[in-house]
Amino acid sequence: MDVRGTVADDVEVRSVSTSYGESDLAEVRLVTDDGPAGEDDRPVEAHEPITVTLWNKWTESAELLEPGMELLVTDAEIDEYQGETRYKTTGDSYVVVEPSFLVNVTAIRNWTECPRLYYLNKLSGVPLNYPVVKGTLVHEVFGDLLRGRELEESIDARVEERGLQLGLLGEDPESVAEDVRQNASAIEGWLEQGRLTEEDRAATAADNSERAFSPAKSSWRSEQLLISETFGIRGRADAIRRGAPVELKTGKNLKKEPRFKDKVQAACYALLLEEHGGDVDTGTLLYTKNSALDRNEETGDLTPAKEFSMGAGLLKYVVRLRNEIAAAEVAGDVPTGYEGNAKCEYCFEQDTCMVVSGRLDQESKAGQIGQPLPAEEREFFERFSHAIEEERREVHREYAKLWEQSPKERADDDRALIDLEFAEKRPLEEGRWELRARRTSGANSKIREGDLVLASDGHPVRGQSELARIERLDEDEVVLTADEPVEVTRLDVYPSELTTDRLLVALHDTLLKGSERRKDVLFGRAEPEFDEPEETFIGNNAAQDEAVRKAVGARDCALIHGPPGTGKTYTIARAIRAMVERGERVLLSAFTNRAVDNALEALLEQLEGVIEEDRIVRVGSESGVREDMAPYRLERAGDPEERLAELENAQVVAATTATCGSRIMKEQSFDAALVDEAAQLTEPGTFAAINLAERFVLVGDHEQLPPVVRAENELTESLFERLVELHPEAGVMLDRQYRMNQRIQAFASREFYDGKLRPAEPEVAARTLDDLEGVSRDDLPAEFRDPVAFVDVEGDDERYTDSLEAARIAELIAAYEAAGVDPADVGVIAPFRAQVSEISRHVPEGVAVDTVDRFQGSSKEVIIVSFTATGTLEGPIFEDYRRINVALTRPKRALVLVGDSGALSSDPVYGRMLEWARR
Ligand SMILES: Nc1ncnc2c1ncn2[C@@H]1O[C@H](COP(=O)(O)OP(=O)(O)OP(=O)(O)O)[C@@H](O)[C@H]1O
Repeated sequence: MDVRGTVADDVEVRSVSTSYGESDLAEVRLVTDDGPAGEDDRPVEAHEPITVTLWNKWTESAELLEPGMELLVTDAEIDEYQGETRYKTTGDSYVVVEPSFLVNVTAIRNWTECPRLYYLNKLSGVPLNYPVVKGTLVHEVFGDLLRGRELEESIDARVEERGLQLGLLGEDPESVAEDVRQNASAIEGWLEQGRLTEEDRAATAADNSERAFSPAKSSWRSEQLLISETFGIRGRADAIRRGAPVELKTGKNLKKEPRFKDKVQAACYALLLEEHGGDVDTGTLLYTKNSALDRNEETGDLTPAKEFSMGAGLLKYVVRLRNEIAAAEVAGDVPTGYEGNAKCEYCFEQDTCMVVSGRLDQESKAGQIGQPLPAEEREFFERFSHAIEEERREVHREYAKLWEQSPKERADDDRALIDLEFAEKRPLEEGRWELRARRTSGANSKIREGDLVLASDGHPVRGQSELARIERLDEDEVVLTADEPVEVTRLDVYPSELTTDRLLVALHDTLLKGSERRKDVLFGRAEPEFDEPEETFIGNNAAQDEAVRKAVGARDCALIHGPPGTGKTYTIARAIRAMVERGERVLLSAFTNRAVDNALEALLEQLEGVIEEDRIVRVGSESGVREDMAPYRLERAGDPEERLAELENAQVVAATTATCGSRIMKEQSFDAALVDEAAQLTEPGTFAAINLAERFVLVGDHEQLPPVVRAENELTESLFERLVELHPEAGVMLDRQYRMNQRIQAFASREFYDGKLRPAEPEVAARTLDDLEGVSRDDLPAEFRDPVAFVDVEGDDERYTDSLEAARIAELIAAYEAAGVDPADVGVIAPFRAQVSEISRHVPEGVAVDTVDRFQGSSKEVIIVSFTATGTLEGPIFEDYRRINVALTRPKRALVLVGDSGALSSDPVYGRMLEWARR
């Protein structure tokens, strides 16, 4: 039986004499969800601690325990002791500390080498260097060979795909191909033992039809993402042959046995496979460089493939290692290197290790170099790295939901599309598959075209599951591409840690590699300085002109505060043009692809005739970049020199902040970085972009939505907001808006912008629906002729939906349509996704219905807000007044609020809103 609970007290390890001699044990008191279950399943009081005795080596894991940590003991045995029901480990047991913390297999491998190396890798990320790129190439070719692609074709295609990276590294494609070929010959020779044949595929399919996915039954498959809910481990195995893991290493190994750390890695995959029903007793390591060595010059065992047998002892050892990582992460410990036996003088990372220890004043086995950073910077680093780790744990919780939530709960949470009907699989040229499934319900979800998702035949962890990319997502069909032909019936959001990883690296780079002057400004030790440009940049808007002057003249930074519709995008574009005219190289960035493309569109207009089109480059994935900006997208594949020249020749580069943290962008440098939507970015998220430039300009509105993060900590305040407070003199507020009728704007201006926001022109102030072709306000019911109206609906008492409001909104839209308004000009904003779905069912096609978060940055002629609140005020729209600011500032010509006046008037801000709307 499995025992799982929260550690109640401190744990002590002691030795006792048994019939086998001296043994160690630790008695752990655990609070479980259901208390100590008796043999006859008597109902027992919940939350009473039970005692589990961990024997022998498991006491090493017991020593890591702190009260409050989660513990899982598998295959425990009941141990009656003086009338008390207790539990103890058996020979088959595993003890897992914090099982919901998912440790990566590569992390466990690094940790075996040296726990501090694991920490350093997290801080500084994987740099762009040739061995890493070559390693990736060899792995890709391996996967291709397994899927039956021709060797030469695979090498050519894969080398070509990495054109830009190779260009940045100054590598010649011919010699890279040769290098990969040498490594691949080891794979080829060995693969002759069994390629992934049609029979294998048929066997896999047969397994699936029995709905008992068992890799053990099929003889081969390529790279697979594996997640263990029991052991808290996750990783991608390079290949699985007859149910056993195969790992590829691009290095050499002349010994008979695989390296220990490689065995550890293979053992991790074995555990993962066992959880999926396999029974794994061997592992294979393939050292591809062995086949490139000359037999005359090298002595030793040159065979590339080394098989080893995997005993229970190794598997348990691996779980104990994993426990060390999970416990250290939960406790927030920084490894010193003394935990392991590695010798620092042999370590490639010794210098980095010493510098990090020196700068952050950390204890380290390698020693320290250099002066510690000022205390406030170290404190900042610590606070933010903890915050980022908290965010990571939230991502891990997302993983846990893959198995904790039922399919229905996942779908209701918008995290999955269930009830798909598998339709078709079609092999693609490069050995991948195109999969199609029909959608049987028009459900909503967070899943979008271009996303990576977990595509499964029923369960994302327990069933057959593949990482797949959404190529197309229509109302009635979804088209995916994946490495293996899963008969997909369900899609789940894939919780990626990539963003979190990059935040940590950006934080590290800012503090340890950033210029002193930059840090002086960020920490308020120096005031930002400005030059005063002579010219007038924008003649008809003084605040915008001032903003451009600040941006162009900034020696350190400028902050442009842009309330809704005040021409932020226009101002950014004008500022970049001025910089380009001065011969500067500029980075344009924002949190979302959508914002980057919007700003780029405005910029293209400004730059017409100023620079050649090919000096403007958009960096991003094919699915991320808007279609009309695709001509500017930098292709990564192709001739290295050409690709590199395209990037280096670019005077303006546009990319999301996440992409700014990529290895390619990190090689670039700019005179200035302009970041739009900066109030929606975390501090480290902003660093990723501004680290690439000498000076920076942040543009945003901290009265609109804050950064999107999962954890509640310092990440929720943007750098923009902090700097606006710290250096008010570096900021300018744009105060003339080009969007809303004056009546609509009045409340937001008073409530959120100290009454400073005003219409830019009389035409804006006076705009009404009458200006639209074919529309007459006289055809509307009298109460909707004013640009702002309130509709009192008592509501139906449901928590996340309100069918009465939805029905009333449908009537309203019909009335607007009857007055000549095009449904495409109407938007409906609701606080909950459930209400968004409810409303969507009632209104005609073309009306945009969504949550506030998805409406930020856009506008409509008519906006209807559904408050979905009866009696009390609860839920996201009400938690944060910034959300209501966004909702109320989306319309140009008409705004209708629909809600329960009783509930709304219980809050002072909403009360004032009601007064304004009912005037
Ligand atoms: N100085 C100006 N003169 C004339 N029109 C302007 C000026 N500044 C902005 N506009 C116009 O006002 C509209 C809104 O501008 P823009 O899209 O730049 O606003 P924004 O602040 O980025 O909006 P949002 O708040 O939605 O992000 C655009 O149509 C733009 O062309």
